Amino acid sequence: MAEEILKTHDLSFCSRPLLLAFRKISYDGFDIALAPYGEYWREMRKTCMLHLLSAVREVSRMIQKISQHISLSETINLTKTLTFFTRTTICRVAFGKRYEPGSGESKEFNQIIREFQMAVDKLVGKIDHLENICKKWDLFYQQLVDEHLLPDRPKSMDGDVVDIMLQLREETSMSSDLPLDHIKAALMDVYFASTDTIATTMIWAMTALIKNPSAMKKAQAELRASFGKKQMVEEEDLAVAHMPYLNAVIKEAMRLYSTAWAISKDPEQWKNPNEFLPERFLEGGKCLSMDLKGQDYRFIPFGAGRRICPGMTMAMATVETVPGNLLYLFDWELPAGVRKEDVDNDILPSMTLHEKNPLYLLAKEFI
Ligand code: HEM
Repeated sequence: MAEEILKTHDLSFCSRPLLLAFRKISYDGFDIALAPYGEYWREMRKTCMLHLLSAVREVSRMIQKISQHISLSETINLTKTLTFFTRTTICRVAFGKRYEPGSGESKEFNQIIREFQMAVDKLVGKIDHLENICKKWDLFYQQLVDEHLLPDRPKSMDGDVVDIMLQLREETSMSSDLPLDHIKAALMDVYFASTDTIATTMIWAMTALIKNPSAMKKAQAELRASFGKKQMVEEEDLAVAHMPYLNAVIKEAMRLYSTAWAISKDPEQWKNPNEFLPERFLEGGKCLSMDLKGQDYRFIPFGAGRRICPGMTMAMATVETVPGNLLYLFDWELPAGVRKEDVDNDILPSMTLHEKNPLYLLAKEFI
């Protein structure tokens, strides 16, 4: 069935219905995810994604923060840590700013994100409520654009996604003109399609590992045997080194907690589909080449066909490098009195598979 829709009849299914809420947040379908299949969609998708290749600059800050928690013997809210990491990273790459915690700017930003997620995930509120939220986002993006146009803007804005799109608008090198609203619509996708998807993938991977200590030990042994003593593992290190077990752990977490729920849990395709078994992706010491690129319809966490996720490369680099570092640098355990059976897999009803309860863990420096 997935193959019928995503391959054989892909052309008939490759535009998404523009429901009222989606029409409002996408500036009438001028973003990427809701733009009808065609030239405009193709250009926008290419432009935004070209500049989102690497996003792992924030890893060392996160490692420092974890070390601080360790020195204070504090339990770590890993859900919060990984969500903060992802949001900060995407804001830096897309908007050229970190939204420093505690700043007025960051509080306002968090507030509009919360309101937006409530409206979209829980479908609460009426049209005027939705319009009010969209107005706040519009103002937020307008300020961001204005800041990018200032002659003395911060260096961090050079080459971010807003900057690139504004340059394109100047040069009008896109085949269609690029009104500001279309830039704002694309920014909406860049932020919302990437942050929670990446954060939740990493959180679920760590949840699965803490519940399966032998798998965690295997992943740690693989990383530590390969890299010896380093301050951190870089994205490039992982690209060059052979890390089949880590790779299988991430794929298995993506299978188990995928939005393509029915497909990735189909008992006719997967033995013991509800169990976390990274070994199912291994064969002869290598990670199976099931490549997540939509060729194998049993496993499509990024979708398939023309509308397959364009952020896949950046997402995979991040979801391997960040947990890779967490496992390489630290040993993880549950807080006193919590058993692995107590860590739940409950999911909140929303567009992304958010866990219902945050994951709290204790860490010890390994190196
Ligand atoms: C682990 C992280 C991620 C997962 C699991 C994920 C998953 C998906 C899925 C399932 C789709 C729908 C594909 C389809 O309809 O066949 C999608 C679309 C999309 N994703 Fe991702 N995604 C992730 C990260 C990202 C990132 C980092 C970006 C970059 C900004 C991104 C941007 C998008 C966009 C713009 C679309 C709409 C594409 C279109 O309609 O042409 N995603 N993603």
